[in-house]
Amino acid sequence: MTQFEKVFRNSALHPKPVGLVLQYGTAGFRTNAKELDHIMFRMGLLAVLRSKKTKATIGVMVTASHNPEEDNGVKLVDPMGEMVTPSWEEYSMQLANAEQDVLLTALKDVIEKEAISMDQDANIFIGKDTRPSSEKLSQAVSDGVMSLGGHVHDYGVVTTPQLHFMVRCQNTQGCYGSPTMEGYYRKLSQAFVQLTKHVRQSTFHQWVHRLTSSKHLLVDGANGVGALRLRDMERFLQNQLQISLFNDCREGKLNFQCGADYVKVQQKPPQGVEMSVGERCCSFDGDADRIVYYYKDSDGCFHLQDGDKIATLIGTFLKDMLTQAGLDLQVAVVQTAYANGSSTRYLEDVLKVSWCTTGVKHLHHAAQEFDIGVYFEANGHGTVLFSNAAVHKIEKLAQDSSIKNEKKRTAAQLLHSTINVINQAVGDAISDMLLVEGVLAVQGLSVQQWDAIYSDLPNRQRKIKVADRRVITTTDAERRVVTPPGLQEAVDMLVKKYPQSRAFVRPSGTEDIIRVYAEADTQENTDALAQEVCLAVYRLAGGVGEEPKPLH
Ligand SMILES: CC(=O)N[C@H]1[C@@H](OP(=O)(O)O)O[C@H](CO)[C@@H](O)[C@@H]1O
Ligand SMILES: [Mg+2]
Repeated sequence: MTQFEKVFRNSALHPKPVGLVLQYGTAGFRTNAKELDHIMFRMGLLAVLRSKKTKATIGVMVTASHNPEEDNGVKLVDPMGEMVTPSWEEYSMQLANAEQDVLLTALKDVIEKEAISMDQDANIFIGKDTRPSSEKLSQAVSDGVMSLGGHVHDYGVVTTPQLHFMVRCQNTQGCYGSPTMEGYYRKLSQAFVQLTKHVRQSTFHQWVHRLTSSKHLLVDGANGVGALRLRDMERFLQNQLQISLFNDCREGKLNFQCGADYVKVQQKPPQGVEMSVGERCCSFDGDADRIVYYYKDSDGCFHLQDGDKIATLIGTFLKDMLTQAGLDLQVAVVQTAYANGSSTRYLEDVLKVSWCTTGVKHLHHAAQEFDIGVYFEANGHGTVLFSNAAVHKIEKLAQDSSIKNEKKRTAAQLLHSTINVINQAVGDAISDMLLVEGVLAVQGLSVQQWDAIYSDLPNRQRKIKVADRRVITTTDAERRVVTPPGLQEAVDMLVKKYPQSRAFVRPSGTEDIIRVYAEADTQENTDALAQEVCLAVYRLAGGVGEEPKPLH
């Protein structure tokens, strides 16, 4: 039987419902798990082609992140552990949406367009989250891979960033780390222990009290894979961090009233976490590629430390360490329009701030432009990228035993440990958590002191339904509207009415809606501005249904 006959025969075991059309969105295919069996099989096929084309190992992750438990999804991971290149998103849609009888034609079309040599070997790493549907769906991916002659390494239940890490390790011949679970835990935890050891050596007397009290962290695992894998990692951390894990999959439903998305959107603590006043807490999302921090003050007020606060903490730390080490490397923080205006104002005074459109793949790409690029979405998805030249300079300095200046030597070693604690392939809740914990410990900062670096401006996000969201087009990293005519002028007029205000409008890339964002000096003004902008969108961009009403 030829390879294509095998694909044809096996694809019948994963039939596509006639007429079903799905999009490869910002985060891959994502919908109710019942609609995904054929998509999984076909993504297995596409992963084989991508592997043959790049002559490298490719990853396939089965997850729907923060979506409800009944959903699922799939995304492909490119050789360096990054999201698959956009031109292949097109191919994935061609394959996913081809009716059964033309699947082989669609497959051969990709092979021809990309001039793929079918003699080349193909290696695919597969991972999945804890959803009940993930087991069967990841099996469908394997079936697709093997039907086209590819080799599968199934990592089982892993976080999304762990799979990205494995792919990057495998394709860099071990330079980045070892492509095993133990390799992941060892690399990150050793770097974390190194980071925090410096605290003990350099500032022991000053911080000993704070350290003993600040080693404790409450983690909300969203009842997802992050909780399971964090448990596995604990024994590698040598008691440098004491974790109390909640929503750890023992009871509770995945992402239900818990997890990073719930905490960020609701601006309140997750269910199931027992927080005391001033205790540091964080929440992962369902596949552990996002993290937010928070605490409760003595008045019982909830304080959220989102992606902007994390980026600020890390960006300013790196900048300080580079100055102390005497290294001339540029640190930039990449933000989207959703970054709180206070964070931008604060950061612009200390380092370079760059803007890009919503979506991690855009941020990742933009951050690659700098020696050190810190990127975070406000919702907690982000990481830090170091250019090869920056890694080389830092490593050289950290290993230079002739440096007599202790401050300089320590700064170089801290920077070196920082590089290793970070998962540069993709935003990673576990790695970001260790980084934040390390930076707080090194700087001797409590969660309240970190929070006080700047105060967030009150902000509001709203959603508006319109007949066709494509009528709104934007420019300047989505901060200004181009069409429909008159809308930007209307927003400009409204913004002038309120102090310290800002507002923008953009079509969502993941939902069939327009998003409105507003911020101003008070929550009352913010809500009034958001309401007026919603009305302008409704009137000028073809709103459907009832006119938007004030929230309160
Ligand atoms: C305002 C907001 O949170 N937007 C989210 C959301 O994108 P939209 O294009 O706004 O729907 O989903 C993306 C994928 O998960 C995420 O990267 C992004 O931050
Ligand atoms: Mg996620």
